Amino acid sequence: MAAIQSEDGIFLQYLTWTNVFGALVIYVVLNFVTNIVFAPKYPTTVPWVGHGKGYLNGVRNVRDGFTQSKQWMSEGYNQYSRQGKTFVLPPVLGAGAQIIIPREQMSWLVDQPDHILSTKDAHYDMLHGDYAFATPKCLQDPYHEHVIHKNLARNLISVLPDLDDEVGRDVDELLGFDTEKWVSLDPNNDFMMKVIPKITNRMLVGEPLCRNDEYLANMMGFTMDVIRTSILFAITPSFLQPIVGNIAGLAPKYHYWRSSRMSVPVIKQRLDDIQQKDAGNPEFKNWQEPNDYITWHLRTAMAEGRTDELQPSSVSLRILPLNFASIHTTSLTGSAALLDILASPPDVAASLREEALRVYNESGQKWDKHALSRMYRMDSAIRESQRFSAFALSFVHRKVMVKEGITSPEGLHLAYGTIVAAPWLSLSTDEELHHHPEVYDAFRFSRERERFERLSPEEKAKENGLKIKQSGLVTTNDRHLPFGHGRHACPGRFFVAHELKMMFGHLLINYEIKPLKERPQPTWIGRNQIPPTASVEFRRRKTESG
Ligand code: HEM
Repeated sequence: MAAIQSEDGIFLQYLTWTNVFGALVIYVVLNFVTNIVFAPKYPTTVPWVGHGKGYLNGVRNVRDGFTQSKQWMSEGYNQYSRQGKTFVLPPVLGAGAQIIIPREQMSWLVDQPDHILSTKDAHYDMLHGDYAFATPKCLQDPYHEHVIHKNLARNLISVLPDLDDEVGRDVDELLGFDTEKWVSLDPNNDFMMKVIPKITNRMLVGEPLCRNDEYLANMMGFTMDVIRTSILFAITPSFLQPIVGNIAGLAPKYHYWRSSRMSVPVIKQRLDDIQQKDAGNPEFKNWQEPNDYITWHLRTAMAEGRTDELQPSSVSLRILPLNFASIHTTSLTGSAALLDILASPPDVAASLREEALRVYNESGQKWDKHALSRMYRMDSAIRESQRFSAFALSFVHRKVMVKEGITSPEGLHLAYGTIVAAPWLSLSTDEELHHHPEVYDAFRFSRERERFERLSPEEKAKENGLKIKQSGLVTTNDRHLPFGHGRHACPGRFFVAHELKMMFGHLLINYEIKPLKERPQPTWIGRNQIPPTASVEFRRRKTESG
């Protein structure tokens, strides 16, 4: 006992402010040095923006990257990308440097096979796949991405009635039916983040699980774990990352375990039902397989002989990264579009409402494919908001996978491990690509489409209809990257387009929404946008046409 007391005494004796400060300085220096030593080597001929390259500048880059990355990207774009040249965007706490390629090299970037430039490995590194996704296998072998690529777009029409039901139900539950009282909500935190998880999980796991509060809380907990691990790794030297990662990794494991207690029984039952039906059990003759991710996953794994992916625990694991890929992205997109529309002249919302009501009534008061595909103005208003309110500096991230490195079209040697990306924010505001990019022009992409649709069949035949149709929300190209581009472009974008159009249609038809005097401004931290807090007021209309 005496010995312990004396050891405590020695410890306290050394616990002075000077020593704590000294330890902190050593920690920061070690962090910095180890991160530089283990970082991929960038070609010496490529210019850097920010404070430039070199050890001292590296410290300054990390110090200022939080607040200056947006400006650095813009400077690099104007100085180098416009000349068809590559530049390096310095690292920011939490994320390494990125090689930013000009638009001319985009087709080269997306055409490279995965063993040369890999999306999967870029995501694995950027999201700390060793620790943040319950098990490394989750992102090392992203079978859920394969299942979504193969099934989601193909099954979308059949999913629409469920979505229609879920959107109406969740929006009405949140905003209520009171035609006198206004309800005031923050568009991202109080509205989208409440409704989007339920709608997305209706497609992933079906009802009633998609509305189970405990299940949803664990899904949200998991997505926050991933974000928290990224922030934690920003301040952790690489040599300590295995220790910190394993500790931080307990939280996603916990949320996986908790959510699987609710999802595994549903998956087990589904597997059993499918097997009964396939075995010709007469009781299952009229049984309809629910059209959701669980069925798609099981059916795909059966067809491909992936017995490991037929384990209910595997399927329940896959649902977590899909929630991560969809919830925040869709909520940010939806809340930004709402703010952009409400801060526009009031005739924009009126015109969107006129369109929504017209197509809804023409389709027999339901949101089906026919109605949604004719919401040209809504489609454009969301696409334009993705451009105007871009929420990340760069997209289309790829990691160099060749051990000896590769040569870019500019003749630059890109080392193994380098992350290459495209400058989305700068492309979205480039006046050479967009007329008056500083203006949110809700119908920028629909005017031409509506004009085309009014033409007679003979007149249409004389025009390039395909080109006009390619300005739709789901079409990616080298000047529109919010869903990425190429064969790894987001496979969820078709779902998102339908989901958001339905939600806005339902809102505009059934609720009055007060316009905003001005667009609340977001803040940028490092390479990402943080949505503004805002207050939007909704009130149930007395009648749909009122
Ligand atoms: C507005 C909402 C969304 C946005 C802005 C978005 C954006 C993106 C982006 C930028 C990528 C990377 C593409 C690339 O590197 O070229 C991506 C990939 C992906 N997204 Fe989305 N996403 C959204 C919603 C969804 C939804 C709802 C799902 C599915 C349920 C989904 C599933 C995926 C998957 C599986 C990938 C990986 C594709 C691959 O690597 O092959 N996303 N998404």
